[in-house]
Formats: sequence, structure tokens, C-alpha cells
Amino acid sequence: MNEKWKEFLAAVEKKCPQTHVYTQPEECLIYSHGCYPREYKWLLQGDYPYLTRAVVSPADEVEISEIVKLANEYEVGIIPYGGGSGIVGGTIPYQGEIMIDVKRLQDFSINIVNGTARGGAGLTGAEFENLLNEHGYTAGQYPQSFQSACLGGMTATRAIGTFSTKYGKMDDMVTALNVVLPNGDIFHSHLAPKRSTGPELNQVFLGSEGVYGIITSVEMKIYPVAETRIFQAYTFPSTHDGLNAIRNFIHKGLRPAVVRLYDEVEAVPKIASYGFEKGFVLLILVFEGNKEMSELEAKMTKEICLGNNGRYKGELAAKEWLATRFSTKKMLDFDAIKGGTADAIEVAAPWDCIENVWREMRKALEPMCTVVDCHFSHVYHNGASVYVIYHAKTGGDDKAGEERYLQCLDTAIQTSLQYGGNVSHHHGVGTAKAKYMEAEHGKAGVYVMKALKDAIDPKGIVNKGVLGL
Ligand SMILES: Cc1cc2nc3c(=O)[nH]c(=O)nc-3n(C[C@H](O)[C@H](O)[C@H](O)COP(=O)(O)OP(=O)(O)OC[C@H]3O[C@@H](n4cnc5c(N)ncnc54)[C@H](O)[C@@H]3O)c2cc1C
Repeated sequence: MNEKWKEFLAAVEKKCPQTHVYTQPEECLIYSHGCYPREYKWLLQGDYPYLTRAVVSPADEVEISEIVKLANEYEVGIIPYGGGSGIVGGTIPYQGEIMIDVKRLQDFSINIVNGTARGGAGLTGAEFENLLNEHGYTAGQYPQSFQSACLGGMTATRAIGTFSTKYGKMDDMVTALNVVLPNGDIFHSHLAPKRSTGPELNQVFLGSEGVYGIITSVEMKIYPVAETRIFQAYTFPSTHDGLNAIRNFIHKGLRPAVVRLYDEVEAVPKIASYGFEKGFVLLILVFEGNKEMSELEAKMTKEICLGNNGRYKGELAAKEWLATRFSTKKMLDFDAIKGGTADAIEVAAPWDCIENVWREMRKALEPMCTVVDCHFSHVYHNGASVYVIYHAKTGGDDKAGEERYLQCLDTAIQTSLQYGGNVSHHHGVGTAKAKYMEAEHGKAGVYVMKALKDAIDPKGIVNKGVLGL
């Protein structure tokens, strides 16, 4: 980072009088990390290695635009910061970059005629949903980080919630957005529901993790709050049977809001606590929406599950999952142990590879870990995601824990790629997975992303290094 950052801050304070600027070491430390497992290890190792010089918190989109222009003028690196719940090292100020906190962007409006609502990039998922609920609507977006992840961050990472089979992921939910480009210009997407006017620009910014600019507001699809919720649980003799049942009902067009299949190992404590068949896997389904449609969907799905070796187990397991769905205590507590490291690695694969990806990732991680839990919780017409939670073996200090984290991540990603899976299903790339971008997109794909970055951010002002750009 060049030394002009002090002049930059002075210019920001002059030009943007509503902007708050924080430079106290404690304030800088809070914003210098997100939820990337290595960042936990750095926090536990004493002096924090990568501190931001300052945090800038603008009042609105116009101030963000001015700040970005000034960052260009003074050639000062900046990083957009939402909830800080990112898990892949997308907000690390390696060069002391200045954090641009978007949380003061809190606008909200609802358009019931269009079935959309617009929220400022700084509203958390929970705040946006609560505002919608006051009008009798929902966006159906419930990531586990619902209380902290912001609309801008969720859009920038293509986040997904547990009700994704019905409502989709951010890439399906967002209908329009505003973005301050790295030169300070503001992009507003047209509100037309579909266009044939060149590539879809919304999708260029969805998943861009800040490298193409700062998202300031997002328009999303909304739906009336569900009239009814129907809960079901099934056991199956094997993951293979459970996946077959899911693929069958998805191909018939059935869309339970929640689909979660726990494999033979992750299911063990749940199976034991409900007294279900030992060694079986557990499937949880939640249907919601209009009463008659949900009942019909639940009935048809049940027939398919029963026809694919499933055994119906009532409502309780699904209801209890709903009640505890936001708890992350187990994994985060483990990260706090000296020398310990834990993570959730999420990849996706087509149906014809999914079982190999799941089996081989589990097999590869088991010798390195004390816990390897696997489930499938986001399903699509042509495949599904595999979600692997691991606790690595402990020992040594936190530096050793950090090394083990890197080994586990590499083992998991390389195995996924080898068996037909990909690099990330929904956590994004950040800096943690940047080196795998070519394996995901090929040289030509990376060339397109890099050429776009070089064209719109020639000085590398915003989120340098994220996505490997
Ligand atoms: C306990 C836990 C549970 C989680 N569960 C889920 C889950 O269920 N589903 C899921 O998808 N993810 C999940 N995540 C990951 C994380 O919550 C998501 O990646 C989330 O979308 C990040 O949003 P944020 O506002 O916290 O972004 P941040 O962490 O602040 O930033 C993430 C990235 O986006 C960029 N960014 C942030 N705001 C903007 C903006 N306005 N414009 C441009 N770029 C921006 C940042 O620079 C960074 O690169 C979880 C994380 C944790 C810690």
C-alpha cells in the first residue's frame, strides 16, 4: 500500500462529510478479519499479521462513488466489507487496504405489483427478511449466516440458503442491482424481467466478490409468506438410495423447499437419538407455500421416497432441524482449540459423478481428521452439492493448525476436481481457493475474467488478489 493513504483519508473526510472514518487499532482489528479458518488461527497466534489502515463507512451510494474515485486518484487499495461472515479470505488487507463498510446502506422498498423488494447492500439477511415479513412477504433466503451476512455480500458471493430447492440461490433471486464500478461510475440494471441485449450484466456482478465494484443495492424476488409448512423425514439403507430418491422427485418437477440428506456417518447421532435403523441415512424434507399445492407435492414426493427404499419417519426430525438450523457452535468452538482447525467445504457435481465425489472426498479427508460429516443440502435438475464438515486432527500450536487447514483444503478440492466435482458451490473463492480458478474455468475462462478486471480496474484498486485477479 502506498503512503498516500493518509491524504486519501483526508480527502474522503472533506468530500464525503457523512462518511465515518475509523482508525483506532481495535476498530481496525475488528474489520481486518472475516470467518476464514486461517484468520481464526492468526487471531490466536498473537500480533495480527494483516491490519487495515482504516475503515471507511459511507452514508450512501453517492459517497461510495466519490470514495472509489478518490481511491483511484490516490492509488489506494480498498476492500468492500459487509457482514464479515465470508469464509474464504475475501477481505484480508494483505497490503493494509482500506475497508469500505457498506452496512450503513439500509434502504428498503417493496413493489408488490412486481413481486420484488429492494434493499441496501448493508441490510443483513435477517433484517431484510424481517422487513418483508412485516408486509406479509418472504425472500426465502436463509443461509446459516442469516444474522450477519449482508445483501451486498450475499450477492457478491452467490450465497445460498437452506430453502434453496424452492426459492433458489442469490443468482436466481436477484432481479436487479446497483454497483459502483472501480472507476466510480454507477451501474444500475434495467428492471425488465428478461432481456436479449447481450450477456446478462447482473450475472457479471453476482459472484464477483467485489473485484468488479461495490454493490450498493439489490432488488430481489419476493413471495407471500407461506400458508403452510409440511415436515417429513425418511431413512434409506444407503446414501445411494437416498440420492436416487431425490434425483427422481427432482426430475419429476417436485420442489420441496428443504432437501437435506445426511450420509451414513453424519446421520449416526440423529438416527440414534430418534431410534431409527442403525447404519441408515436420514433425509429431511420441508414443503411450504400454498396449502393445496404443498400437500400435493408432499404426497407425490412421499410416494417416490417410499418407492426408492425409503421408510417414512414422521415429522419430528425435520421440525427439530428447523429449530436448530442457525447453530454453528460445534465448528467454531473447534477452531478455537489450540492447534485445531475445522471447516465446511462445499462443492457441486452432476448426478453421474456425485457419489464418487462424496465417497472419495470422505475417504481422502478421514486419515487427516477426527470428524468428517457429509450431507447433500442443495439439489438441482442436473446434480447437487456435497457439504463436508471436518475437524482436523489436533496437535502442536496454532501455526500447525493453520498448516493442517491448508492440507485439508487442498486434499478436499483436488479430490473433488479429480472425480468430477468443482471448487466451490456457494462459499466463493476469496483468496483461499484462488489458485484453483484455472482448474474450474480453464485458461480461457480465467482470461475472460482477468481481461474484464484489467479493463474496468486497471490500477487494481478494488479487492486485488480475490478470485486470483
Ligand atoms: C457460520 C457461517 C455460516 C455460513 N453459512 C452460509 C450459508 O448457509 N450459505 C452461504 O452461501 N454462505 C454461508 N456462509 C458464508 C458467508 O456467510 C457468505 O459468503 C456471505 O454471503 C458473506 O456475506 P457478508 O456480507 O458477510 O460478506 P463479507 O464477508 O463482508 O464479504 C465477502 C466477500 O464479498 C465482498 N463484498 C462484501 N460486500 C460487498 C459489496 N457490497 N459489494 C461487493 N463486494 C462485496 C467482500 O469484499 C468479500 O470478498 C457462512 C459463513 C459462516 C461464518
